Amino acid sequence: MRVFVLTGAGISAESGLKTFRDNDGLWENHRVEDVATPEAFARNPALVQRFYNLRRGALADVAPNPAHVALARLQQALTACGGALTLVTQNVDNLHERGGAADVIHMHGELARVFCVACGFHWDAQCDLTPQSQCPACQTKGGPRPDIVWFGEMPYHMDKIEAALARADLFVSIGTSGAVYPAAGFVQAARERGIQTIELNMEPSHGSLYFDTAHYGPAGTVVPIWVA
Ligand SMILES: CC(C)NC(=O)[C@H](Cc1c[nH]c2ccccc12)NC(=O)[C@H](CCCC/N=C(/NCCC(=O)O)S[C@H]1O[C@H](COP(=O)(O)OP(=O)(O)OC[C@H]2O[C@@H](n3cnc4c(N)ncnc43)[C@H](O)[C@@H]2O)[C@@H](O)[C@H]1O)NC(=O)OCc1ccccc1
Repeated sequence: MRVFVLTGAGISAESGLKTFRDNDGLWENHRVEDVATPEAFARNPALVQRFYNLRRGALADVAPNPAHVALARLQQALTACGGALTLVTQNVDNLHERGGAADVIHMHGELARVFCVACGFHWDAQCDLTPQSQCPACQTKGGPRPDIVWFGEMPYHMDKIEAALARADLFVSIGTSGAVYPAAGFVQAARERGIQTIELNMEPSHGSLYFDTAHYGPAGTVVPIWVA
């Protein structure tokens, strides 16, 4: 059995990380275009760096929840019997890995990573970034930026994702509103391939009509039950 799992901010909500669209969500006190676009970074790098420094810092105060752990357990079980679980996340946190998952595909990047816009060098974030930060490889001041896919930018690993979607026997979407593309289009692609589609979410998502089955409720409860 080859399972394709797509996750969103909802799977990390019970760990204490804000989602995007829920009230008092991440975008509440920041307009997306003010903090998550290349134009915003060019216009006001200090604001954008501060937004991601805050979120990167918050990772130390949170832990994986039973939904992250259950997915990792299912991945190990499927791998052990010759199957596979491809875990694609829109999340930029590291809770899937800390929950025990392997080869997590971060299609929108990772808070823990940084790259230089001048030389393209990539490295693990050691400290907060400011517009004065220098690239450790080319010394360019202001070169370092969060390794995050912003709106209007091409998501990462699309070839790997499309290949896994093409081989999957089951498509499962967990904790996502289905509001952002191309991720929101994966369920349609799965349906077109005639594979079964399941939604695990607090409420019906924008793409809920594309799902054969749905279980609604908090991921920390619904996912372990579904895995069991
Ligand atoms: C707003 C939207 C309409 N705009 C887009 O989709 C745009 C434009 C676009 C492209 N194609 C289109 C087609 C139609 C319309 C628009 C477009 N897309 C892009 O710009 C993408 C790039 C988008 C990526 C942007 N970066 C992010 N994140 C990183 C930043 C950061 O994190 O700061 S997106 C970001 O927002 C999205 C948030 O969605 P969710 O994760 O679902 O979170 P949300 O809060 O919305 O929902 C939470 C859900 O959980 C549920 N929930 C809450 N608590 C729980 C709980 N406890 N348990 C279970 N469920 C729970 C809730 O009920 C809810 O349903 C995620 O993707 C997240 O990563 N890039 C691109 O298209 O490039 C060009 C391209 C494409 C292909 C080839 C060449 C070029």
